Formats: sequence, C-alpha cells, structure tokens
Amino acid sequence: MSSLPASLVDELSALLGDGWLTGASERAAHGNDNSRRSALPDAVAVPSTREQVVAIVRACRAHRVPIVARGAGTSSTGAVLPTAGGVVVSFDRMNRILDIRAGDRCVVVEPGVLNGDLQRALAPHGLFWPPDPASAELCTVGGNLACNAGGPHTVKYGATRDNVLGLSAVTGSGELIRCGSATTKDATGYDLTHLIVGSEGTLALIVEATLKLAPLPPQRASLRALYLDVASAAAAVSRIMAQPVTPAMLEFMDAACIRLARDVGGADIPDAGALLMIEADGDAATLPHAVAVLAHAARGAGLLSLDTAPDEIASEKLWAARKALSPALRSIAPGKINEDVVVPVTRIPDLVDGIQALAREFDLRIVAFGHAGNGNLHANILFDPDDTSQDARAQAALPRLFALTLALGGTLSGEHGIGLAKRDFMVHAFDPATLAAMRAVKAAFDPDGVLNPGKVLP
Ligand SMILES: O=C(O)CC[C@@H](O)C(=O)O
Ligand SMILES: [Zn+2]
Repeated sequence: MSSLPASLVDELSALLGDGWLTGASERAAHGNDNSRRSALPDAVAVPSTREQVVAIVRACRAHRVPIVARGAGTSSTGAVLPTAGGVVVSFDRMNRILDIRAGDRCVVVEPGVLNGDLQRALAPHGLFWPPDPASAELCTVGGNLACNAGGPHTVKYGATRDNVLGLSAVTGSGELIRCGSATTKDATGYDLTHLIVGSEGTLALIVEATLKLAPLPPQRASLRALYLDVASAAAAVSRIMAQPVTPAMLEFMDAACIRLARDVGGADIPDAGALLMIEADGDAATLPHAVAVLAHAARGAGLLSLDTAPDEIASEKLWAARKALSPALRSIAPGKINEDVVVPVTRIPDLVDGIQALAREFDLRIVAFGHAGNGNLHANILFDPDDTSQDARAQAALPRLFALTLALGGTLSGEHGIGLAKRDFMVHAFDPATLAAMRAVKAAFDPDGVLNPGKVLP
C-alpha cells in the first residue's frame, strides 16, 4: 500500500494520467539497479515534459516526499534506489534528441535517450559523444550525467563532465534553472553545469542537456600487448602516458581476467601475467605514426608479445570480451563487489601490489581490469554471498581498498559514483570543512532534502 498523502496522489495522478504508476510490479521494476539491492518506491511518475517535472517536484516537496530520478537503472552503487520510499521519476518518455548542431559540435537531448541510440543518430553527421560506458546500449544520457560516467575512451576524450556544455534542470525547490550554453568557452559566473553533473540526482533533476561532441575519427587501430607480470604492464602504461601521442583507449586485464575473457568471452588470447589493449585513432596520414609511437612505448622489460589487431572486427572482438568481464565475473561469483577506484597512473603498480596483499590477508580472490590510462581499475572482490565468512571478509577488505587508494593519492570512484555503496567512506576522502561545503551546496539546491535522500553525502 502506498503511504503517500491522498492529496498528492490525486494531484499527480490528475497531472500525469497513465504516467502515474502505482501497481506492485511497476513499483518493483523501478526499485532495483545493478548493485543487486532493491527498495520499493510508493509510486512511479513518468513525465513527458519539463513542466510536469517542475509540478512533480513542487508537489512532492510540499509534502516532504522523497524524489528519486531514474534513467535505465544500470547504476552499480544503489544511487537510484528509493531507500526512503517516495516517488521515482522515470525519464522513459523524455527521450528525444532535440537538435543535432554539427557546426556547433553539440547536440541538445532529453535525459531519457539511450547512449547507444544517441551515438547511432550522431554517426551520419561524423560525430560522437565520448562517454561510452560498457552499458552504453542500456543506459541513458541522464544516468551518464548523474554519475559522471566514463568508459574506455575517457583517456583521450574525457568523461561525461568534460563533454557537457549546458543543462536545464529542476532543483529541489521546484525551480527550473538553465546553466551553461551551446558554446565551448564560458567564463560567466559559477559553473553550475559541472556541479550538477555527478551529483547523482541529489541537487536537481536534469530535463535537457547540451552535450559537447567530437568528430568521429576516420580510422582506428589497436594493439594487444601481453606481459609477464602486472609490474611490467604497469610500467608500460606509465611510458605510454608519458609520451605525446594520447591513446584512444588503454585498457588493462590481469591474468585471471585474461583467462575469463578467453573462456567466457571467447577472445583468442594465450595465458599471460597481464594484458594491455591499446587503441590509436586518426586518419590515414596520422594513424601509422601514432601506432608506431604507442608500440614503441609498449615495448620494454617483461613484454611477451605485441600484436596489431588484423582488422576492426578483431579489435571489436577483443573489446567485446573485455566488456563481458563484469557480467562474467558475476556469473562465477554472484556476490562480487566491483569497485572503480582511481590512482595517478604512475601509482598503478602500488595499487595492484596492495590489492594482491589484501587478497592474501583476507583470503579472498580479487581480480582487476579496467581503464589503465586513467589509473581507474575495477578491483573485483569475488565471493559467494551464501558463505557468511567470505562475505564478512569481503566487507572487511573493502575499507582497506579505499584506504589504500586514498593513501596513493587516488579517489573512491572514477565513473560509477558514490550512491549508497560508498557514501560512508566519503568521510575518509574529504575533511570536515570540505564535506560541510558540499552539504551547504546541497541545502542551497534542495532546502528540504527531498532529492535522492541518503545518497552521496554521509
Ligand atoms: O558492471 C559494472 O560494474 C561496470 C563495469 C564497467 O565499468 C566496465 O568498465 O566494464
Ligand atoms: Zn569501467
């Protein structure tokens, strides 16, 4: 039974018609995410216009009812779970691509458009939007904006925050604000656009975004480098990032992930201590040089083999196997915790050594793969959730992984966000004065604390 005030239900059902959902199955379908946790909302609102979003926020605020924005629910941190009940706002019906402006290298979209659909619409214009999370076919641009999503091409093109020019959003006060513009330079006052990106629905609900686009590179080439051990691969990552040709992708897999990519993902890779996938992009004139420079940097102590993918299909196949790692790990270890810690690139060897030490100390399997060019590794703690001792050891290892990351000058999250999962570790990442500044920002945008309560800030 819904515990919403009757007058709120009357107002929102009249406003939204068939966009007001209260059935048990509809509520359940909007109460989970990829963190494998769940929480039931009291109702689901599916607005079609920004005016409806304004009306929903104002009505909920008047009754102090929580509001949780939701794209496709692919968050792995519990960020979209309505843990305090209330109304989930689904952006399913606000999924239009409004204006592709090739000459301005930008596109205006509604938040519910799928990342993959946007890329397909942009390709005929010779453009793409750089954020490319592994879930691109499933996740929405609004969700990408909310958690500052990344992906493999972030090393060259930046994450979501680097590729947004402007936003229209509804604050927790129910005010529609517009920040940024369709320009690539802007020195006008406080930068609210980039504050809202990554705020996980705690400051405002995004109703429109002007995204910065990049020209689709005419050609790509990829290299696969196998190394004797992680230290040799990590040294190569530092060499690659220290020279002037920025790789379009620089992905890492440890020995366990190589075996999994072969056995589950069908990739044709021999055993090795570590692997790097290195991609270059450019045109016919520049690409051969870029590949030669990157190959030179990849060579060094511990290199076992360095192969150029024979064609685009071969490199797509390797990337498909890499993308399949996260679901494959879940199938062998249903209780896995996939972290996305980041360290300065030159500290990757210390991070990997530290992870291996934690695995020994807590008697756990921890495997790692990820976006080495950004120092952003997915450390996956594998365990059987039905084994209470393993579960307890995994939970105990987690704060130690974060402490290690912070000690190396890193951050808790590179692309998945904080949500619920990492909220209580924010006190270790920030001092009290910094957290107080964040809380003051939250209060300015959302004075009654109705937007996604309990997330991000401890
Ligand atoms: O499933 C996940 O947790 C996301 C993993 C994703 O960030 C990746 O790089 O494969
Ligand atoms: Zn990732």
